[in-house]
Amino acid sequence: MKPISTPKNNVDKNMLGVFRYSRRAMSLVWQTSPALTIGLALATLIAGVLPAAMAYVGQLIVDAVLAAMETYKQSQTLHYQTALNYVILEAILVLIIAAAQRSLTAQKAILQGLLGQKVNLMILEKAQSLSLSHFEDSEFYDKLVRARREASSRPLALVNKTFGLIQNAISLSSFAVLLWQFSPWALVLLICGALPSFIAEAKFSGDAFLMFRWRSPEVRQQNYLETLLAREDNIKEVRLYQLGERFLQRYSAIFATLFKESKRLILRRESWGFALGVISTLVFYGAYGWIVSDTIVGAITLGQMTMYLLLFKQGQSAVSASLTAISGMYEDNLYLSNLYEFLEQETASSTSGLLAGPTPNDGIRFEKVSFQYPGSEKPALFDISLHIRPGHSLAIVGENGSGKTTLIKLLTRLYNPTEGRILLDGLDLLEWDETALLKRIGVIFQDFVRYQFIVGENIGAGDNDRFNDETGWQKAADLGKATDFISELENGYQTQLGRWFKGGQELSGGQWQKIALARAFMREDADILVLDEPTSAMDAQAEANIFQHFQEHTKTKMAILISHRFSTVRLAHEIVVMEHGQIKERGTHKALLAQQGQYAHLFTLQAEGYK
Ligand SMILES: Nc1ncnc2c1ncn2[C@@H]1O[C@H](COP(=O)(O)OP(=O)(O)OP(=O)(O)O)[C@@H](O)[C@H]1O
Repeated sequence: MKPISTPKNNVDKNMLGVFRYSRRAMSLVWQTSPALTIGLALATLIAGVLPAAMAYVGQLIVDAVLAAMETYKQSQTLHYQTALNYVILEAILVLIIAAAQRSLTAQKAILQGLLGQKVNLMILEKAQSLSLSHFEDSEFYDKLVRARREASSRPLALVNKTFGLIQNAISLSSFAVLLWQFSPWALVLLICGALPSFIAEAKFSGDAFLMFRWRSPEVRQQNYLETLLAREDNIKEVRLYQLGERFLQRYSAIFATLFKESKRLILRRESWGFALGVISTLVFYGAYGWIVSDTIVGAITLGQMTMYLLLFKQGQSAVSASLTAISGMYEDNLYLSNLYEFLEQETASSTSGLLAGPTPNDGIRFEKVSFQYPGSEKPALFDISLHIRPGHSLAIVGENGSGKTTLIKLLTRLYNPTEGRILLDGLDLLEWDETALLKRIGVIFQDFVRYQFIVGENIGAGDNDRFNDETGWQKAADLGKATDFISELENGYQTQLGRWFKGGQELSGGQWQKIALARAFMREDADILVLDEPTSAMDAQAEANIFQHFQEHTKTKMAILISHRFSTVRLAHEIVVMEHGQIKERGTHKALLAQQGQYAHLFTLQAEGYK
């Protein structure tokens, strides 16, 4: 495993630029549910205005009580009513605030669910439009992981904070109107007391984000180790080689590094938070003393004192809540920049190419094709020229890493040649409409997907238009020689495969390959069929039978077979031998044997083995 790197990034430069995501988050929330967004706004408004009204009613209660006491002292008559009315009014206000708070919480929770689903869909849809090379690029993969991990909850968090900010701003303005009457300086004190905390918060949010970004590669390594230690497809080997302990140590070592950084940040954040909080407290008690002394000298009434104290206290928490919200918004924006960085990843413009080539039935032509994987130093294919006509089959042989699968990846346009071109019916693959092109190709790779679906769907996956076509499944299974074992399964085509889901049945390697073959046969309209070693788990005879059978059913089609078994390879119309990304020999089985070259040598070697 490579040492952990800490890539530099340009977040610092974009301190202000990141705020551009606020508007987009808001419109995302609006698109998710206009009704809930309006509901949130209304509840926010109510929850914002009422606290000042309550403080004001508080003053009225105290002053009414004092007035009633005075009257009682002077005339011995009781006047409860006014004070009691204010008490009832305050109780009503409390109830309204509680209702507004509850409705805020409920609406936020519902929006959170809807929004999470929407953002996840956006991410997964985007992933569909990306090229294979994106997925092989670790930096890109980090972007995907980061986008999925955090970003689905961030848009709502950002909107919540925006609403929270508005709510606090409304409360503050109403407090300000009342406090102003006491002294404009009280307002200045209120705001200045909270400022240091805000600056610290903003700085720490930036640090936390940078740490989160740096960490992606490490977190990916941890996730990978988790799959090694806890997934059925890996655990077998990990147990046998007793690698568990070693992998666990590696897992813990990564955690220790990450945790050290987190701990440092947490401690710094909290100690600064405390130190700066002291300033706010001192300011509050300073103001307290001032209000108390003004009351003693009779400048304000006892009721006003109660109100101002409440206003000051609530005002202070509203200011600090607003400032924290702003720094939180900054943090959310940074995280959202991840999401949009991912969503804005450039993809090749979706093809609106041609539906047919100028020379139908010309088949496939590779013209001086070379290819180098992105980031790789040497070409995987060099100067390949080939022609496959309809009705013909081509077998590709060659040692491991000679470029056989790469050739298929180019043919299926998973990658594009770095030099030369590939034509189908006389038209460059790049000019074909993607859907029209893919409809013509049926391919089974050596690492074909074992869908954890039912048997029938595993076959139906070969032709999306007939995904659920049961007659189609049976026909394809017949051609893939899979009918026998499927009929022995308890639920036949309805049997759940794999171990991920309850009642799933695991198949043997060869049985899975038969399913994969059936999947290729499902693609009836495809006239280019490619088998990239999908029969390696079968015995040599079974493989040869299957290929013969395959050729019989694909008479007018083009078939390409990659295999290490010469007993099968010899059945193809043409054979190419690849070495280091180049074609070394080509011809029919007979011609190649007569050449006495590499093919003849390997064929004899294998034939000896069977004697
Ligand atoms: N995604 C990739 N990125 C970079 N290099 C790759 C990638 N896939 C394959 N290669 C390299 O390209 C070369 C050709 O690989 P390819 O998979 O085409 O070989 P192959 O002939 O199909 O081998 P095998 O018989 O083992 O399946 C190898 O050197 C391999 O290391």
